[in-house]
Amino acid sequence: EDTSNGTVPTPLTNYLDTQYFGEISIGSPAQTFNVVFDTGSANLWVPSQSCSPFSTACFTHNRYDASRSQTYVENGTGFSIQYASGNVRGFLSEDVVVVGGIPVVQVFAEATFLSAMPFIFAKFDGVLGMGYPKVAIDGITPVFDRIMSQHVLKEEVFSIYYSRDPKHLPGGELVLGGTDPNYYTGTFNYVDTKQTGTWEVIMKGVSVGSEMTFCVAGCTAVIDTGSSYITGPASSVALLMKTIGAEQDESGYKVSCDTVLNLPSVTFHLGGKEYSLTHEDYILWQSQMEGDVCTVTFRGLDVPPPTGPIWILGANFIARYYTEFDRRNNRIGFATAV
Ligand SMILES: COCCCC[C@@](O)(c1ccccc1-c1ccccc1)[C@@H]1CCCN(C(=O)[C@H]2C[C@@H](N)[C@@H](O)C2)C1
Repeated sequence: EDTSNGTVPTPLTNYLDTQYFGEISIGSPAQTFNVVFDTGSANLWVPSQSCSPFSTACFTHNRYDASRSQTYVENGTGFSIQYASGNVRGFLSEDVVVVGGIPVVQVFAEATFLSAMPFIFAKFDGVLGMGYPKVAIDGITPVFDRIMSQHVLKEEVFSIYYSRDPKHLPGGELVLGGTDPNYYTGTFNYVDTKQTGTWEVIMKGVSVGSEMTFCVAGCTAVIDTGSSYITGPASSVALLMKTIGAEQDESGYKVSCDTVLNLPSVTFHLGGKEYSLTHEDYILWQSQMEGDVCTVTFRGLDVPPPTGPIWILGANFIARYYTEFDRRNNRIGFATAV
């Protein structure tokens, strides 16, 4: 259904509470792709028809075929993007991209190489960066900026809902131009971005139980729809995990499932409000052959200066707090998700 502001909500798929993605189309006739809508980056890339069969991760996903699109415009400039883990290489092309029912002529990257790690585990095809132009590689105008310049949106904002239960449908929702009251209660509390050009805010502290323990002098937090977990400086997260009795193994932090119900809340102080996560929000409880495994969805990650040290609030935070990204006022709004 087309809402009054010219866009339709994009339903998202929730894969194991760790990967959230939705469908876009590129080209005429439409070629559809599943992409992560990622506020931590600002470029669009999808696997290319001309990707090397040796790049398994590329070969096992939907691939864009320029030769089948009547609206394809050649560019050919090289492209490469590096993530916390994993990298993508390819070349630029231009075609009509449709997001939330809105068509834009977009420069994007056709990926000819995807690193096996982690992309062989990706249930989606590509990434659509929802970050500011400032962080866009090759100075390419991001998709949302192209949409804003069409003046079809009621408000220059976009909102993200991530469900907390993979069995719950839809697994999430992206709204361009507004918010969806079906997925939050109460009012929004807003935090200004730390500087125009990134979805970063100043965080006033992180506390566990009653005592304030981390980021006591204030620190930077990025609200990142493209991250599965919450990450913080490795030393702080290590101490936080020790406080809740979590042990680290090769795949992250674990707690024994019979202690989960007594785990304390972890609270993030943003914009004068406290945003608490309970064990329901930060424990991934998986029943496996050898018994139940309870993973803590926090990771230590030391981001080098000038960007870091930084906390990354990802999907597990957004699943609890419905998030509105406001480009008009350079601020982020949080409301309690339903
Ligand atoms: C909510 O849904 C999240 C999607 C999963 C993200 C992710 O978990 C993932 C898992 C499996 C396969 C591929 C990818 C993945 C990899 C790169 C881009 C997008 C998705 C990423 C794993 C590596 C660290 N990480 C980021 O750096 C992310 C940080 C973010 N800003 C991006 O730019 C890269 C998150």
